[in-house]
Amino acid sequence: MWATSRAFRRQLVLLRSLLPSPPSPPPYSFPSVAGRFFAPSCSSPSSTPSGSIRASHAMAGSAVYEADAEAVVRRITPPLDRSRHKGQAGKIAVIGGCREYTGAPYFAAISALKVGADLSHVFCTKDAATVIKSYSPELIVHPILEESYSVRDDERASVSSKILTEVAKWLERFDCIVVGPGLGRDSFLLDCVSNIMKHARQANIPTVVDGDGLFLITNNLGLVEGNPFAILTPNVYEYKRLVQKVLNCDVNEETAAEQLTLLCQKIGGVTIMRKGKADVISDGKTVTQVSTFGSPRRCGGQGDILSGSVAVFTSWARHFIMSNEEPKEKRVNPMTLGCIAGSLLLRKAASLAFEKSKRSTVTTDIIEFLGKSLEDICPAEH
Ligand SMILES: NC(=O)C1=CN([C@@H]2O[C@H](COP(=O)(O)OP(=O)(O)OC[C@H]3O[C@@H](n4cnc5c(N)ncnc54)[C@H](OP(=O)(O)O)[C@@H]3O)[C@@H](O)[C@H]2O)[C@@H](O)CC1
Ligand SMILES: Nc1ncnc2c1ncn2[C@@H]1O[C@H](COP(=O)(O)OP(=O)(O)OP(=O)(O)O)[C@@H](O)[C@H]1O
Ligand SMILES: [Mg+2]
Repeated sequence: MWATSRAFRRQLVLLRSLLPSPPSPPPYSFPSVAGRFFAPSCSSPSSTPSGSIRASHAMAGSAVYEADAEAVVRRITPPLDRSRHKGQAGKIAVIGGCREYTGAPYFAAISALKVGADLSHVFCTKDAATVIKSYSPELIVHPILEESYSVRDDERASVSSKILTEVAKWLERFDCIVVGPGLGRDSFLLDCVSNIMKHARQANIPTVVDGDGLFLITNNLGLVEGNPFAILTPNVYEYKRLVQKVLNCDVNEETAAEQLTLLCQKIGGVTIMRKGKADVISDGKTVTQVSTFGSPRRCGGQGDILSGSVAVFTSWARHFIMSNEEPKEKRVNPMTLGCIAGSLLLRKAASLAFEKSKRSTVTTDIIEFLGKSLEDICPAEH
């Protein structure tokens, strides 16, 4: 039903007008305006091979469109213009990193830089800060978050307000923030991060919510409800928890596209990228997917690379769309474009890393190929 709605068709027409023609036509034709930029795929990406026209007929009205992700990357990636100054290619911040997890915020923040952002910050706990700094001198690390064990009960209110003041000083400078990689689940820390999210929302800062950030918002949906600048990137477990909480049912692969659309609509205005064999993206109006094969290695940390990359591409997509001065009602959702581009780049980098390192491929190997993957699609000098 949604696939034939006016809103859905308008989004596809807009995407079509935004993007250049793909280098080759899609493998099959489809009787809709989407034909040139989205190839119809399966309605249940985890159970059917990508591109199956049979599957798209099997679930009439709920086809998932394969994005022409390379065209999206080419279109939104800014040229390396010599007149630009530091910061114009993006300032990203990751809110995450605690005693247990130092890898996740590092992966997200360094990926943002390797994709092409100019500055990448990490706001984490004191315990995590020195460790993260020692991984890379490129990152700007703020050791300002606190966990319950380090704060007396009578100090909580003042510490919480001090943390917010400190982060707020920086917040409006960021083009996008990522909340959650390696954040942990300490209740005091999550309360402070809730305040940071509310502040980011008031300032209309795009916010990618991943990892423990999803744990936080699943238990406090008001933090993202009705926020068009929120991007949720759940993995299998995180998606299941979200569906159970919001839709009050279990994940149903038979109606996967409708369920994802409904989830976005119920939360209101958010964009969700459901990670898996294919990354399936919806803003409650359209459903697209990226199913380019990446790697059979499922080492932890790939979702963190993705969240950092999505943050950069989303800020680029916003700049691209705003600089094209399209009327507001005609603008394509930059969050969707950011997800499509981030997903493709991660998958390409994972594929190149696996080609080199096979079974020993780890997340840092994949990060090393982010640059080449982008270069292959969109050369720095041409
Ligand atoms: N190198 C690094 O530093 C990396 C760090 N990473 C970071 O790890 C964090 C968790 O992310 P994840 O992806 O492991 O969580 P997820 O898939 O929901 O859970 C899988 C299962 O584990 C359990 N569980 C998890 N966390 C729990 C907790 N704190 N306390 C209790 N249970 C917990 C969970 O059980 P459940 O909650 O369902 O009861 C589920 O069954 C997050 O911050 C992420 O960014 C990753 O990015 C990888 C690289
Ligand atoms: N079964 C799969 N087949 C192919 N690619 C997959 C599969 N599952 C996940 N991916 C890819 O790995 C990326 C990360 O997804 P994953 O589900 O591992 O996230 P995550 O659990 O949040 O990762 P992290 O360990 O960083 O927290 C996705 O963007 C997707 O491209
Ligand atoms: Mg994750």
